[in-house]
Amino acid sequence: MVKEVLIACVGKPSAGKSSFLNSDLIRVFSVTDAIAKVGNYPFTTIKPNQGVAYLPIDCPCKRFGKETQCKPRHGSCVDGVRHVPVQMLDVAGLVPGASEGQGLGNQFLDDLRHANALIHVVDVSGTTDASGKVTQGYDPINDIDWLRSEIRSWILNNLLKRWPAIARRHMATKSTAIDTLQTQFSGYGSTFSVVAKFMDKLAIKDPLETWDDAMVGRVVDGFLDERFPTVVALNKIDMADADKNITKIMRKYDPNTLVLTSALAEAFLREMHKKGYINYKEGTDIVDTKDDLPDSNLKPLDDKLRTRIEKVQDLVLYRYGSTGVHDVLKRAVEMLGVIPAYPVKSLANFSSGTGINKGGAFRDCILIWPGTTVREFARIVHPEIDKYYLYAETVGGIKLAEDAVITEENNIISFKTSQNLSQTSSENNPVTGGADKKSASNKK
Ligand SMILES: Nc1nc2c(ncn2[C@@H]2O[C@H](COP(=O)(O)OP(=O)(O)OP(=O)(O)O)[C@@H](O)[C@H]2O)c(=O)[nH]1
Repeated sequence: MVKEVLIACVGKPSAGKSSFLNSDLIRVFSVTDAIAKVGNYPFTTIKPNQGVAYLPIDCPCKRFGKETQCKPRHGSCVDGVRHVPVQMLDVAGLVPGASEGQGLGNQFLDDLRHANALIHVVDVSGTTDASGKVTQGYDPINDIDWLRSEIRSWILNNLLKRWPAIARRHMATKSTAIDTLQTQFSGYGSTFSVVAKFMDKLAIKDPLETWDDAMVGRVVDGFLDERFPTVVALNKIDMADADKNITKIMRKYDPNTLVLTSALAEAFLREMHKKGYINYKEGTDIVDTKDDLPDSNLKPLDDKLRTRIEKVQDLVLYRYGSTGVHDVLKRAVEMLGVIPAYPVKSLANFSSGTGINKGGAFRDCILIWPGTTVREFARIVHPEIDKYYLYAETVGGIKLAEDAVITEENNIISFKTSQNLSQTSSENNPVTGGADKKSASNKK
């Protein structure tokens, strides 16, 4: 199955989801905005509630001293930090009882089916209740557990309703448990390998036709872990009470799934940077003002602005190292194990041929799923490369076997073909050129 990376952002009302998605850093635009403001993403099938976020990664141009020649076709690259477009889905309608149709209920859950990973924005300050109303002392652990339990109830209820028939059919067709479960889970965006992986971990010995409701529940839990990796953005860390809630949450959940954020601080710092009051380096605690750099072109701060900036530094930057917004998308992509791969025509200068932009280095960066082989990547890059495939090489002229798995060590690849594909003016060919709208698609 060919599948692009799609991350869904969810959160109860007032958790800070809009602030988060609209922070300039994540740069999620509506499709119209994206075309107007950026026009710089490869996706062709964006729907109204989809946007584009830009994943910050270390670009190989820095390693090879090609920063000035680096010319990404999509996204951007500044001083070796590349921003690669990733599709984001803004999933609205998370309210208690979504699995029973409350709020946008089914629509909400239906949207999630398309996502590969979830970002769950949680108000960690405890100042909004389950439905987003202002309160004091609310326990944000409820929200973390609640998203999972809504998705679980939705899938489990659907499954249990039909379980006797599923078990009968399973026996009649003499299917394996993996086959039967994949038939049931395919509607939730599952694949055979997802089912095989979680069943392997669960190591259930009993035959499927003997499973009781509790066992089916265990299977749904195993499926959820594999199918919906979730990063929890603990937002509003700048507020009082956030600290004690963070400590509690850190003790209960895997810290690798948690990122501490202040979407408000990020939005403020970005705005001050844009207006010329500060130099702010995204993802860090570095903020320079006119007081720090008297000879710079920065605008002088009045007392009010100076106090606000100092507050953000004290409450967020010096305490936590950054606003955290930068890390959330990164963490979600890391959980998926997706890696960037760079098809180039020349391994000498990393260009994609000649002509406008093609002479620039590392023009294309395609996010690929773990386990993708060299030959599969050739197919992803362009069917013509697959058709006329001779061999593939990576840096240093090292030949790569067709079935070699692509890793961070061999992800700069030049394909040699029996036909000169620069003659075939295919628009979609990242190696031969064309200002196309090719999606960074690959298999899963
Ligand atoms: N102190 C603080 N306030 C924040 C932060 N992020 C968002 N807020 C505030 O929280 C309120 C709700 O933020 P939104 O971004 O509108 O929340 P939402 O989840 O999109 O809410 P809905 O649109 O109702 O779904 C706003 O007043 C924001 O300014 C943060 O990190 N710190």
